[in-house]
Amino acid sequence: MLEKRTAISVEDALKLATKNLQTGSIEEIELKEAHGRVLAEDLKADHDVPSFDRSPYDGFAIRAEDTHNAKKDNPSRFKVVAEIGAGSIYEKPLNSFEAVRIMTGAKIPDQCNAVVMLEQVKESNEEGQAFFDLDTVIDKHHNISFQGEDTKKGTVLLKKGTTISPGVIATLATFGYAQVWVQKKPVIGVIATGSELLEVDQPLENGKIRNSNAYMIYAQIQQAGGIPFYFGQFSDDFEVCLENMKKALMQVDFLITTGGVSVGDYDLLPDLLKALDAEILFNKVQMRPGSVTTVAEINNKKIFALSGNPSACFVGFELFTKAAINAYLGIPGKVIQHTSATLGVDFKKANPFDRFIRGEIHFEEGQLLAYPAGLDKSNSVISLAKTNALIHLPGGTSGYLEDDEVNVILLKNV
Ligand SMILES: Nc1nc2c(c(=O)[nH]1)N[C@H]1C(S)=C(S)[C@@H](COP(=O)(O)OP(=O)(O)OC[C@H]3O[C@@H](n4cnc5c(N)ncnc54)[C@H](O)[C@@H]3O)O[C@H]1N2
Ligand code: MOO
Ligand SMILES: [Mg+2]
Repeated sequence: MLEKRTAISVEDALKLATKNLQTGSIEEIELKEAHGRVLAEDLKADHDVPSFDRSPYDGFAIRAEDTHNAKKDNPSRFKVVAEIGAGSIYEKPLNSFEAVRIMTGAKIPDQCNAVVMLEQVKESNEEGQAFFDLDTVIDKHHNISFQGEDTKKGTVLLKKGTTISPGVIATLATFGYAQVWVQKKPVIGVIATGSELLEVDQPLENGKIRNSNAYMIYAQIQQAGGIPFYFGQFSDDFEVCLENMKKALMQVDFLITTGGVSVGDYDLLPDLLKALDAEILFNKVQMRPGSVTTVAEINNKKIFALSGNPSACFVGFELFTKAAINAYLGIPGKVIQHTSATLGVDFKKANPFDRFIRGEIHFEEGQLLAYPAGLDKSNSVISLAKTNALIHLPGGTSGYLEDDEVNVILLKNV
């Protein structure tokens, strides 16, 4: 007799897949290696940026009050007493109608309060002494990048849980972080099951297929910020699978299996999970594909028993494993990132369950359009190559038409 499974909503399944998940441990790494990692501490500015008033232009630092009588027909004449490039400073006194030739990024001398661009003045030289004439009035604070205008000391700039982008790296470098504390990546085991599976480098045999899921999952783990650990593919042999799952569970933070989760004679995962004494959090979800996705827990470790069907396996990972990885990494906010797009074609199938169509989204004349990426079956694999989003059509609808607004799930953290 088949055990009856209760299909739960995607929302409830998501809650269970991330239930009790604590953020993992942290490690200190080189800044150069930090791109894509997740910040493990808040970053507070310990100084102003910039930390001194500086010139945004190549020009002359002056005292604005010296220009108050400057006119087209009666320019003010300045004597150039020094020249400073970025990184140099001028600390000597400065008299009226004296100026410092200053380059972009150099600190404004203390007695100066404005900068005129090189293009604004008429330069001259008398017996080796540089002068310039200025025929316009310059206001105090003209052309000055003020200390603290970018950020003030004490401001919390980046929150723990921020994904480190090139811009975050620039900010960290600005504050002297040669090393940075980040969340450790979860180690995620991958096991493929199925007597029909050939290794990728084996020639095709009648009735058999190459194992594509293990490599797909491997890449999905990398994309989601985990470290994949491949334990291999195993035929539908209970003892072999059990031993390998036990071995894997000792070495990983999460374990993913693919195949054997449905009700067939060789679908061993339900019994394997029972033999492991794992608690089944759910084994049926109101969604297509991936309705048979099963998530279990043992000793606080989650096992994602994903479908063998490639598209179902892909979707199961992107919805549930990805959410668990985000929780482990402490990435805040919505576990699933989505936006709306315009459906590019009719999709008339009625949907008792939520559908997650492997979608291809792109902009056409400023409008985000969503198309099915190819054959939309649970067992299709090639459509995954074009997939860059999942088009989410909620259950209980009678289908969608071209130009309808639909919800699309983005497949990368932004
Ligand atoms: N009587 C029923 N049959 C099925 C049901 C059901 O409710 N009642 N559910 C269907 C649904 S929905 C799905 S999805 C699949 C789930 O299958 P399993 O998770 O049990 O996976 P397998 O039976 O092992 O394989 C299914 C399919 O996928 C291919 N496969 C398996 N592993 C890989 C791999 N690593 N790389 C590529 N392809 C793989 C396998 O050859 C099969 O074709 O069950 C339905 N059946
Ligand atoms: O779980 Mo299956 O993929 O719904 O078709
Ligand atoms: Mg099966």
